[in-house]
Amino acid sequence: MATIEVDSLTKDYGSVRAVDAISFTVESGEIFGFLGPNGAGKTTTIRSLLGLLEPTAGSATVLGADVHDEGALIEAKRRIGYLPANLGFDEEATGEDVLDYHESVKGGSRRDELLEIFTPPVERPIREYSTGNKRMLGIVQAFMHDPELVIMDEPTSGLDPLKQEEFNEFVRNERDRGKTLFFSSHVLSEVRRVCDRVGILREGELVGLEDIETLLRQGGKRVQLQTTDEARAALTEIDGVIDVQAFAEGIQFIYTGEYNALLRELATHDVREIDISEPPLEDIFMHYYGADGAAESDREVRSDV
Ligand SMILES: Nc1ncnc2c1ncn2[C@@H]1O[C@H](COP(=O)(O)OP(=O)(O)OP(=O)(O)O)[C@@H](O)[C@H]1O
Repeated sequence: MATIEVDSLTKDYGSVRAVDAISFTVESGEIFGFLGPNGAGKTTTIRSLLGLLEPTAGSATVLGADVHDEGALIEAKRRIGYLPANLGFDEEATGEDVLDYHESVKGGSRRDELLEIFTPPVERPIREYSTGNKRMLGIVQAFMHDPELVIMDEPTSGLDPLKQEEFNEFVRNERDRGKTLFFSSHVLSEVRRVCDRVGILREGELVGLEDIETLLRQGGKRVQLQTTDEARAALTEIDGVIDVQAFAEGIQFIYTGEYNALLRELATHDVREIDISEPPLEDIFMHYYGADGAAESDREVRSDV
C-alpha cells in the first residue's frame, strides 16, 4: 500500500476552491516534492492530510489511515513527523521545553543525534530565536521520534544555504534508511536537488506528476547570450528553441533540444557572453502545462526577434 494516497481531494474555503479534486500517491521510501507557487493549495493539502482541515470532498489515506477517521489518524500520527510552515511555538518556552513535551507524547530516540546536525539554542526561550533557529527546532521535533513518514511544509524557509544543504543531505539519508518524505516548496532548484518525484500544483489543480529527471528535461534550460545579429537569427531556427526574447545586445531563450546541436551552432558564431541556467518554475508552468493541465510538448517554436 502507498504511504500517502490522495483521491479527488477537494477543499473549499467558502466560495474559494483552494484544492480541486487532486489525486496522487506517495510510495514508501521516496522523497516526494509538492511544488507550486504561493497560494497554489500546498498548505491546504498538507493540513487536510493531517486531519487539521476537513476536506470538502474526496478522500485520502496516510499510512493506511483514512483522514476522515479521527481515531485511525491519531494512531497513524504516532508514526508521522510534521513540520508546519508556521511554527506556532510558545514564545516563552525554551527549545528544551518544546522537545521535552514532544518526547513525552511521541518519543525522542533521535533527539541528541538531531541536535548535533541542527543546532537551535535549546536552552534559550523561543522569543529569542531567529527564523532559522525556529525552523531547526521544528526539524528536530519532526524527526526525533524516528517516524516512518515526515510531512514538511516549506521546510527550508529561513535556513541559510549551508544548513539547507545539510538538510538536503539529511533528507536523502533518511530516504536511504527507508523513510518516506513529503515536502512542499515553491523553489524548483530546492526540489530538484533532493526529490525523486514531484507533484506540481497550480491554482488548486495538480498539473503535473513527474519524476524529477523528466520534469527537468521537459523544462529545458534558459540560455542568455550576447552575440551578433546574425547569430541571433540563426539560433532561433534551431529545433527546441522556444520563447525567444531580445534585449540589448543579446537574446534569451528556453532550450529543450539536444545540447550538441546548440553547441555546434554556437561554435560558428562570435559569442561574447553566455549564461545557461534552469528556467524559473513559472516558465516551466507556462511552457509545459496549459490551462487544461495537459503537457504542451508540441508547442510551436517562436522566432520573433
Ligand atoms: N482560511 C482560509 N480562508 C480563505 N481562503 C484561504 C484560507 N486559507 C487559504 N486560503 C486560500 O486558499 C488558496 C490556497 O492556499 P494555501 O495556503 O493552501 O496555498 P499554498 O500553496 O500553501 O501557498 P503558500 O506557498 O503561499 O503557503 C489561496 O487562494 C488562499 O488564499
